[in-house]
Amino acid sequence: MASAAAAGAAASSSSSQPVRVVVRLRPFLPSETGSAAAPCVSLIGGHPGSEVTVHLKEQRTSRSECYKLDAFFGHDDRVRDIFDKEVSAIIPGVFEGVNATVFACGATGSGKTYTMQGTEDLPGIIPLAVSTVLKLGTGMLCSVEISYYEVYMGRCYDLLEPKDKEIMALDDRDGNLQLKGLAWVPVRSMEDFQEAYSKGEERRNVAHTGLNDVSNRSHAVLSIRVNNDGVTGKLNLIDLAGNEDKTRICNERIGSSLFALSNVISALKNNEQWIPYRDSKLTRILQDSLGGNSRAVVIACLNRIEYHESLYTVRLAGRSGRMKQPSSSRVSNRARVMNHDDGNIRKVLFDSVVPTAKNILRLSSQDEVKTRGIKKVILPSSTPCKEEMSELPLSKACSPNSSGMVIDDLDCHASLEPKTPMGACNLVGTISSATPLDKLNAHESNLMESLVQKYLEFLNVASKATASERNW
Ligand SMILES: Nc1ncnc2c1ncn2[C@@H]1O[C@H](COP(=O)(O)OP(=O)(O)OP(=O)(O)O)[C@@H](O)[C@H]1O
Repeated sequence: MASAAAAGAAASSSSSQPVRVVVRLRPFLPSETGSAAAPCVSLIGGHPGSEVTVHLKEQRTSRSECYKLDAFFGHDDRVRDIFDKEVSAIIPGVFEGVNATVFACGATGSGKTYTMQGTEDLPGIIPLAVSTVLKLGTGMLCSVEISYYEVYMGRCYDLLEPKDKEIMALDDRDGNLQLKGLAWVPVRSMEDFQEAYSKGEERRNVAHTGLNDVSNRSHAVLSIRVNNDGVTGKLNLIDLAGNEDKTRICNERIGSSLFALSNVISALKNNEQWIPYRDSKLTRILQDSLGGNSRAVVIACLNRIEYHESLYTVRLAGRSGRMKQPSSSRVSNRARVMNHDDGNIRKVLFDSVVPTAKNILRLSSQDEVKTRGIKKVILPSSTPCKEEMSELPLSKACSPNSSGMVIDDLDCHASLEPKTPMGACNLVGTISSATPLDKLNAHESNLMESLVQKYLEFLNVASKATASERNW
């Protein structure tokens, strides 16, 4: 225990934050170096140890947005740097029973797997974490085991010990979901780990052969479980499914689980009382490792030449990050500008992502509604949870309420925007050069905003009511 405690004392301030969201840029690949596309992501400002402001700009249209996140790792930074600054500090806690999770999220090809697995010469977060755990455990009365599984379409599959069927996820006495029958393989050395992990990887690849890009759409979870003299802690290292820009590639199920995860991360970051764990299989499985005294690090991986995908990833990962207007950017005529607060514009909605009232709110008394080709099922009056929940399409999983209200995959954009307080002041009204179109847009936006606000309030109340009903 002594070595773990010492390392814990040396932990940086990053370990004291329950959830950190950091950005990682992937360098250009040889095939991209000749590309004329300019990088769309940059860092503006930021001091060591404090928040950073990440600026995303679409060169073609000059659209730009800024997000505040916890740290920024550029294309020259190595995975080792991320590990040293963000991950190593949380490992000693695992020896004291504090669970932790590291996620890599991003679009396909943004470098998630590279970040988590690395290469033989440049190990990624997973091998670095295992080797740190093994080093810390040396000389201690502890055991280290790993499990490796993937979550695909709301189902879990063991990658270390092949089984005919999916792994059942069942509630335990504390209300945590346990994966029944999941293999845990003892690991005493890096050789043990490499042997088990590479077999798991092989199985993953074989299982996916011919299955049309499954690896991009499944979440791969490597868990390290440490039992230290009777105290058990877990470190989950997760390569999430590719979160493609939903306006371009519509994948209900992935969108649903990533959106549910994003909701949980956002709620934890904002210290909210109600954490919506039950909205997806992944968040249910991770419930004992997210929240409470657990630690989480979200690594948002970005490909700098993909503006829409980068924007989508940052929005999903960093929803609690306040948006500011960059000093250098102008307010476009196409932008709806809202909520001016002490010189900071809190929210800028652009045409392409402005949700309409029609696609945010859909109330119906029918059992099924069909919109834009996506079949929706109205939620029953008591929200299904546990395993059934993960089998639901996004329309259900996204919307834990008891009213029969539905929201579809594309509609989730509305909720990806930061919440805007009531009584938002109309900035356009204060700009003397505002055109009639600006004014009309602002009016429409205010109307929209209050609809969104009402809807969010309703969802919060309904979710809490459903939760308290469940608790009874
Ligand atoms: N930091 C990096 N340095 C060098 N090459 C990188 C880096 N990050 C990613 N790459 C390369 O970029 C390509 C895509 O990376 P990777 O496979 O990790 O993406 P991904 O986000 O996991 O994609 P998918 O969702 O399809 O699994 C790979 O060829 C990888 O080797």
